[in-house]
Amino acid sequence: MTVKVKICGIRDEVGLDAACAAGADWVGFVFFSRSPRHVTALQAAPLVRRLPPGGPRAIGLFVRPTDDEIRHVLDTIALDGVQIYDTPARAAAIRARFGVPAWLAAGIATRADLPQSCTVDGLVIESRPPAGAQRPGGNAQVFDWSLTEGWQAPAPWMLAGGLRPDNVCEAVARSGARAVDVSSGVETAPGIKSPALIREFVRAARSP
Ligand SMILES: O=C(O)c1ccccc1NCC(=O)[C@H](O)[C@H](O)COP(=O)(O)O
Repeated sequence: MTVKVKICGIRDEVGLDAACAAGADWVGFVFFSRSPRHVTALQAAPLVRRLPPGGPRAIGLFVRPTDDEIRHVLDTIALDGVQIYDTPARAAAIRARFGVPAWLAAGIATRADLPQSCTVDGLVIESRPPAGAQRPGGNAQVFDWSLTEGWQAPAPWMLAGGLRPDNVCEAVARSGARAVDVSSGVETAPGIKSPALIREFVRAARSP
């Protein structure tokens, strides 16, 4: 089965078009003001409209959002799903309240951190943010990919955290992930996506 790929932190047409051309399955828009990839709903709207039919699906990322924040974004752009950094119960409530597919981000440091149940549509399994981090994701931090070996995932999941074109093949092989997510590893500077790195990442993620 072909590994699915999410390119996260899209801020402009260059990154969006590169993700589309590379055949990414999802593109992520970060609605978190302390991120170098932050976009407003009005900035994301023309990018989402630019997605071709059959192209990547649009995922909105939120960190402990209020209902008003989510409502504002959903009233402005047609998201295919949301990725939530909050408690599992809050992610499930958002899914129910807004009727939108929801993925819950889970920071992993040990096997005990791996979710054993899930009340939303999927999980993003990534490294715990490093001490002093300004954000819960997008920190270019890998974790021990062997931790997910033998894990009976309670829902579809994607692997994230510190992935790059030169390590994603090993990450897929060791973790057993069938979907991967990247932000920093396809950038030349925080928030600046590289079409070449995006192309290389998708190709490497799907290499045998
Ligand atoms: O990307 C961000 O800046 C970000 C900020 C706040 C919350 C989540 C964020 N990114 C979430 C993602 O899905 C990233 O792709 C994921 O954490 C992996 O990031 P990276 O290690 O930089 O590839």
